[in-house]
Amino acid sequence: MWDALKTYAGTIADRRIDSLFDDPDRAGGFSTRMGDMLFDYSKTQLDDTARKMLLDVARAAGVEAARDAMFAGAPINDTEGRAVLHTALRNLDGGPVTVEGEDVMPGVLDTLARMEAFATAVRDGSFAGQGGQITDVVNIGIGGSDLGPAMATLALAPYHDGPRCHFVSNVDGAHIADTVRGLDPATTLVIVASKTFTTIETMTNARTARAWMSDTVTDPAAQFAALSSAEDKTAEFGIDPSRVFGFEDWVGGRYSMWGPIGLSLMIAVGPDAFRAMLRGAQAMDRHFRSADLAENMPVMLALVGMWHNQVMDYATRAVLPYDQRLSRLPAYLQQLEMESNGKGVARDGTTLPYHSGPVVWGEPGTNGQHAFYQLIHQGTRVIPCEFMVAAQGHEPELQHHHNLLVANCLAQSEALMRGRTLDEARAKVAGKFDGDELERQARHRVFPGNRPSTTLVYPQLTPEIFGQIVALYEHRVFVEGVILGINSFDQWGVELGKELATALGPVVTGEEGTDGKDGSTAQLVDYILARR
Ligand SMILES: O=P(O)(O)OC[C@H]1O[C@](O)(CO)[C@@H](O)[C@@H]1O
Repeated sequence: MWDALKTYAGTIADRRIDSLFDDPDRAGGFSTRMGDMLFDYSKTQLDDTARKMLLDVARAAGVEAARDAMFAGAPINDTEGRAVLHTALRNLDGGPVTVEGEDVMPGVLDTLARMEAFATAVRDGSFAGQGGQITDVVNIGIGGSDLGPAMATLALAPYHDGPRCHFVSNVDGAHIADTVRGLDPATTLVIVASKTFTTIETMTNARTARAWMSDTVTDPAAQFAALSSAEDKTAEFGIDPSRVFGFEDWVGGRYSMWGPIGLSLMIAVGPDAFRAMLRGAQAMDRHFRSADLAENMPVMLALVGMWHNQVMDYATRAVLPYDQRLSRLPAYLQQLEMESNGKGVARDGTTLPYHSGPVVWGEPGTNGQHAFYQLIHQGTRVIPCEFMVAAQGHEPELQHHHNLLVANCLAQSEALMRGRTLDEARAKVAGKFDGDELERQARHRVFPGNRPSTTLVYPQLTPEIFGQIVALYEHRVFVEGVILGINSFDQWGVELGKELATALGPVVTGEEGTDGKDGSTAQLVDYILARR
């Protein structure tokens, strides 16, 4: 599938990206808009021919039919026999959505209304702790039950007018210990977020939180809520059904922040802002469903990604939000993209004949500039960069900060593309050095340039725009998965480690020996046990 594209890429390998701007329409022609958001992919090697070939690949892979099947509730997660309908969670004023002949929307809207009633009660004090109004919410969850609400709560900090929110995920006792230190158990609400309610990290942290609370309050369970699809297990844990918010198995963990898993966010920012976020995501859903593929932002984001990963063999991509409040977005996208598309087997069980998803990583700008951008600019591997920045911040009194932020963001993509020639580098050091030393010093200051990047610009990180951005990435992952021919909605690759960790449990306590373990594992266990 990629051979023709690779061959074509070879024919344009010597072309400089900046030469493409000889065409005055280059920027506009290689950008897409959705609402007021602009995705500019003109600083890449993509040209009309490559784009057309990529679009042909998308059409041949059946992206449109697959997309329609997802929205229609078909069981496209075919290793688990499940529909994939996180989009129903934000289908606020859409029509019915049916799964096996049943409209799921009444249930979705009912749960949303229950969440809103509870969030409002926590916010206005009509639901209180045993020591008074809730001051702190501790969300205990991991993976999709943590990254989404944690990332979103930070992203929407300017809208946060509810109790403080804390997120505990790691089974490392340091995480819960550091989080609850200083909190008052009598005014803390603990939300246990786990789709399965079996995840060892979450259940361990939940029990620790309950013990912490029971030292102070008489009825700790009364200050617990649960977000889960396993209502039998939440009941076993002792959480009253009135504070259990359920969801169906057609909401995948990493796609779940739009529903009950978003409760801590809703308590933080209030139901109105939460709904605004849902509306933003719904607007992106509509765009994804209706826009022509060439104008379709998630499709083009996916195709640019595949051009870099599958065609150009760039193994990683950097996500670089010039938006401090999106500092957890790279971590969120690591799960979204790598748990979804990090597969080695096609839907039919055959080995993938090409690479699956890339390594996704990143940090907010400008911080990253003072850390790893050295490698991005002058390292020997090309790393496509995905910049994002808001036209305006939320601090009008700090406009000069925002101007610097924007200037830096735009400067980085310009620098990556333009680079600096040896002659330009010589001019930089002329007068300071001469002869061989001038040449040596100049060579260190050369930037190869011709390095691709894309930039997503948006008016401001409002709840609507934030919803659009996250839904954009969700659909990008979907499109890439369809073209790769994989199931983006299971995660069998996380199972083996879990199984082995369970088996190692009694070994690391010394209750069982290391017989049968490899030499390295046995040595590590011995080392640890000897130091306890
Ligand atoms: O919500 P749960 O069931 O606790 O799962 C947490 C996370 O664990 C995973 O299953 C991976 O182990 C993720 O897919 C999921 O988001």
